[in-house]
Amino acid sequence: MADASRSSYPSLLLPNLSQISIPFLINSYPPIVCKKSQIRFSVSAKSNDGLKVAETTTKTIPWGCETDSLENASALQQWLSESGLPPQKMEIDKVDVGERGLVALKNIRKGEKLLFVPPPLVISPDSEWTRREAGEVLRRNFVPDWPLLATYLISEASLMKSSRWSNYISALPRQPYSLLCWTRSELDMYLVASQIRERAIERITDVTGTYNDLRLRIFSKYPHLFPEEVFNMETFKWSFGILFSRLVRLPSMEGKVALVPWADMLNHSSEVETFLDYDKSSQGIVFTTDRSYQPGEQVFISYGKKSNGELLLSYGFVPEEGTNPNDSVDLPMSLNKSDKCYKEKLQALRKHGLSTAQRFPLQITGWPLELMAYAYLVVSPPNMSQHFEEMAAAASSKTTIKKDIKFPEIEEQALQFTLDCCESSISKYNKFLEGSGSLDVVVTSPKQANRKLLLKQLAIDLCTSERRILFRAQYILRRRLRDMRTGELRALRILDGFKKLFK
Ligand SMILES: C[S@@+](CC[C@H](N)C(=O)[O-])C[C@H]1O[C@@H](n2cnc3c(N)ncnc32)[C@H](O)[C@@H]1O
Repeated sequence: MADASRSSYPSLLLPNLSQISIPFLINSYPPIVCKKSQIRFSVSAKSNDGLKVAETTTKTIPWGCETDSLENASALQQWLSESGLPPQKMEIDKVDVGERGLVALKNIRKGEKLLFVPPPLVISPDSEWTRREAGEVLRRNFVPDWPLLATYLISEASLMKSSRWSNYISALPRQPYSLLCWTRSELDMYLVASQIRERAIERITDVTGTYNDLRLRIFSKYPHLFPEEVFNMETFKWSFGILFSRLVRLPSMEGKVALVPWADMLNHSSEVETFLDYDKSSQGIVFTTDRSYQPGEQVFISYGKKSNGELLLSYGFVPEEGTNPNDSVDLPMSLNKSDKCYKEKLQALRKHGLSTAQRFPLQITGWPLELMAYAYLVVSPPNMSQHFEEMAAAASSKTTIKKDIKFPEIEEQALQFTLDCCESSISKYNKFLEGSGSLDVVVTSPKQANRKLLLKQLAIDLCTSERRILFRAQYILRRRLRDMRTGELRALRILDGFKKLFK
């Protein structure tokens, strides 16, 4: 599965976003009054090292609503049923997990199909544009699905009541909490210890690049269709934030991407595996429950097997500690610049699409074979140069060659190197978590204070769960090294004993 944050698309020929696979699909929400509200906020924050970061951001997103209210839910539900959504066994309500969600109205059995959202109620790259000409310009320029949908959403949102999606758009979150919507200083301050910070920065760079490319190649040539007051960086961040947190890929429609109103009110649980898809027999978007629900219980789907960091990156939440079996933490590793064979090793890595610095995902249950292959390469001495190529190939996730390589003569060094990397990461997490109490921010409104508190809590939850995995890896590595060393010691003692005997 391609990952959006790893794709780079510096130009409009950037089909990358369109290739992102989104394992679950959710999307939009309740309807109603497109009231023009504006959010403006200015932030003045202190960074982790105590330096005052002066940042003043003015953001104006005139669409959507607060997700902690149900202000537009009944209008959305009414519009959907008038537009062809069949009667449902669920309704939108306030929930403990996810603020708003779909809650069972009746007993729901395991194995039951739910939703049946008809295709005309789905937003896809083929949807008709209210401003037809704008859609034609984008299609003529072969704009890929993701930027096309992001532009579509802004175009329809700006039309307010004149868009057929007005009820849906006014029920979308005004401010998605994905990392795309964190400022650079928020990322630097709260996610300094986590590798997710890098992925968030890559994603923001990708989205910014996409917007700039669209502006240069298309929007600036058709200012009457794409005025900058409407199609700007802020509105693109909003629409990409909506796509990252709600767009789904429908496997039975050849992977078509879509926003599925109503279905996108379903929240994620790591305890279920069911996901949205098109059902040919009922000709609607459905999911099949993999557990039963009582009336009043929140119904969940799975957004895919994602780590807590990935859930924060795209969806803006972190599951409770220890509840996500797919959780992982990226461990950064890099070649030593003073290595005598630095050039040869780098060459071998480059040949297999790797670089001097790599990230490998650790899970509570262990780490990938690629990590060990990379560690072997880093610690191997010059007399093992004939194996550099084999090690680099095994370290790449793109090759299919045998990954389970073993070099007993340098295994101890490779494990020690991995342990050092873990411990260096742990110390960063310790520093952040121990200092997080003093991460004070200067805020100018209660709303802003709430936002800061929320982001800080999310960062603390993420770092605690990532550090837990690192602690586990540290324990396993220390034990292996101890066993190895005591084994070696025993062998040395036996050898010594023999020597004495022969003397
Ligand atoms: C597809 S929407 C689901 C509907 C959303 N709750 C709403 O009110 O619009 C995805 C968003 O729901 C929230 N969400 C989903 N699952 C969650 C969970 N397990 N815990 C906390 N928030 C969750 C996150 O804000 C995420 O970005």
